[in-house]
Amino acid sequence: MSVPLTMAEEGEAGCERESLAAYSRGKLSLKDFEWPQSLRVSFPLVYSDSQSIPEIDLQALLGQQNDKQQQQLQLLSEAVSTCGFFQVVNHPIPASAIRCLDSHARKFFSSPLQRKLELAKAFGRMMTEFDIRPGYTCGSPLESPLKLWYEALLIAASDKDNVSAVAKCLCADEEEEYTFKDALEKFSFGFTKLARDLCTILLETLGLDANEILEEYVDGNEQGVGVKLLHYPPCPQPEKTAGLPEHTDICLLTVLWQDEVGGLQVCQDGCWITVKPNVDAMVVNIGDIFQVCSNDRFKSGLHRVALNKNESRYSIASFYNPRRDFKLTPLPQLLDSTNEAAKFRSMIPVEYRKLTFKETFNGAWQGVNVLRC
Ligand SMILES: O=C(O)CCC(=O)C(=O)O
Ligand SMILES: [Fe+2]
Repeated sequence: MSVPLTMAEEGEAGCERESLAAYSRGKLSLKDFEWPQSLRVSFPLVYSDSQSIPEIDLQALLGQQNDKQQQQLQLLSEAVSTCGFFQVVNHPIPASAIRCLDSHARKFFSSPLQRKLELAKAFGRMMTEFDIRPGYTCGSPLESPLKLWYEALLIAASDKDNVSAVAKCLCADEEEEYTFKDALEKFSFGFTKLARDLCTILLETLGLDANEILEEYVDGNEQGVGVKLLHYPPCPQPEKTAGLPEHTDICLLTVLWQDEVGGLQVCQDGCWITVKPNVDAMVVNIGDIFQVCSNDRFKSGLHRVALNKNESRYSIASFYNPRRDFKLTPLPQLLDSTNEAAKFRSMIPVEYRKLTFKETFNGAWQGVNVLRC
């Protein structure tokens, strides 16, 4: 789940169960990881250019008003009002920062479980308005019938104590720690710029004063930047299970980098399509908060992660969120300017998360539908 605002963030409970760890110790069998037929992925995964998420050139989108800019805006508007997913090229996250985080993730996830569990204990402050704890997790939330075949490390990138603890655990010496922290900072900076620029454009398409809204609800959310490193180990029976079940992310926007292995699937017009990996692009999706704020104009992207038999898959996800004092509700500025009735009832984010998170892990994702009037 997303800092977790996606599903993977249910770290605390996950670590008690340690699904994958329990499997490697022989306490769980492959049978325990089998999912109901309705949630399984069909193989082989097919990449099709005609059936894919659109690619947006950020520089063209932010550039001068001309045909190319209009074309990008058109692509973006269509993507956010249908499947809620698109890829961005020419983005501001430096490739060197991604490479550095990716190589440290690979090293960390291949280290002994005991070492990884050092980062499982709660440390650092809670993050975001959902009170997510940063740390290592390798399991499903308690009581969840679905066992998840993945592990993750969530870093609270703006919390110095958290970043230091992670750097100490992941790096061999002070010089390496410095390089790692620098990459994390550059990644977070580029991510925040990308997410804020996209939110600005999207709010403007609704005819709203984007700066006013972002200043009122989002800017200064320094606790909100979470960087989640994910690892999906090879799975002997990928057709009977998956890494993450279908879900939407509880955030404004998710920005994701996936390695060349692939496995992210997006629901488009009721069909699952596999996102073709492009290490130079960031995959972006609308989250539940944006769907509610936009009074259903933007669609939170439904997605899941397929596994494979032979290779580990790595990804890095970041979730863009409003500040802690935010209340989940259609934007009053939008309702006023359009005279529309609210399509969703309001809720405190932490309550919303409690309500939807458990259902998702039960294999019964409902997302924003729980709030529909
Ligand atoms: O690893 C991925 O591709 C997706 C991760 C994800 O959906 C999440 O953390 O919410
Ligand atoms: Fe997700």
